[in-house]
Amino acid sequence: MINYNSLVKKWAQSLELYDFSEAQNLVEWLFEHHLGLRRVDMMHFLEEKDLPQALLSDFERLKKGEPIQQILEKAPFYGREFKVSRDTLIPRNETEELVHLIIKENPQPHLRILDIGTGTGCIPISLALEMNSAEVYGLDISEGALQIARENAKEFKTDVKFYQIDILKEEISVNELDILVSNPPYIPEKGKALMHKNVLDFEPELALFVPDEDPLLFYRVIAEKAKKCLKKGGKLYFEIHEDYGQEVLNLLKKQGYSKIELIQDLNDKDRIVKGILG
Ligand SMILES: C[S@@+](CC[C@H](N)C(=O)[O-])C[C@H]1O[C@@H](n2cnc3c(N)ncnc32)[C@H](O)[C@@H]1O
Repeated sequence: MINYNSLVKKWAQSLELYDFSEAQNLVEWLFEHHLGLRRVDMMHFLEEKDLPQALLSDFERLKKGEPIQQILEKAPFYGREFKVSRDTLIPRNETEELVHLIIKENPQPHLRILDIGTGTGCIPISLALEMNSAEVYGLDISEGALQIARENAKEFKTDVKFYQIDILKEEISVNELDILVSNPPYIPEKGKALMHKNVLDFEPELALFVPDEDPLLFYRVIAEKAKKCLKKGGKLYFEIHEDYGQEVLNLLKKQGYSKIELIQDLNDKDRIVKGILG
């Protein structure tokens, strides 16, 4: 017999890809998922040989660097658990900050909102649930991602409507929008060298990378197309790569947007650019 606390420490030591405190969190997350154990159960005693096979095989996947959210097929976002898959980006904390800003700044009822590059649908679904009777749409190029987004919308009983569109090639079919939001792919290919194995091997390239020679590709195309589908006075909100804040800001200026702002995330990195049409 071994107490839960010691077992967590023992397993965490063998997760070599993570620092020890992160490894402990991941192991606790697995135990909570499979056995319902929490930190307060640290003195609970377990027999290692009786642990369920599913827990052991999930732990093996964790050791190989697979993100825990993909092992458990769910990720927390803005107070809810969203289904994720190998076709979707795992929602990030920075994107929760973007959602929070939009909710805070737009208390009016019945706003029409579109999210471009929706992935799990975490942005439009959270906005639909948190805002005042908003009419919300999401689009993505990936059918696999859209399937997960639709499952999430059903799970949370929202009627967010999703479309499959390649934003680089097709026109946006929703118009008269009050808000257009996007967290598009924004990591230049050269950034791959610096990225953690568990992102590179397990998250879709389609969600992450842009060509080195054109890192602002999505921002330029979306800002241009947004002019046709935003109402006058409509708002554009972008999540951005921390190295490109000033450049995205200049791009919106050049495209004629007004009241443009660059906003930092909780880690003080440039993370959001917003502007108003007209
Ligand atoms: C950085 S992920 C963001 C996912 C989600 N909105 C989030 O914040 O967690 C970018 C998304 O853009 C989608 N995407 C990539 N290229 C696209 C394109 N040409 N047209 C539409 N969506 C695209 C990807 O499939 C991916 O879901």
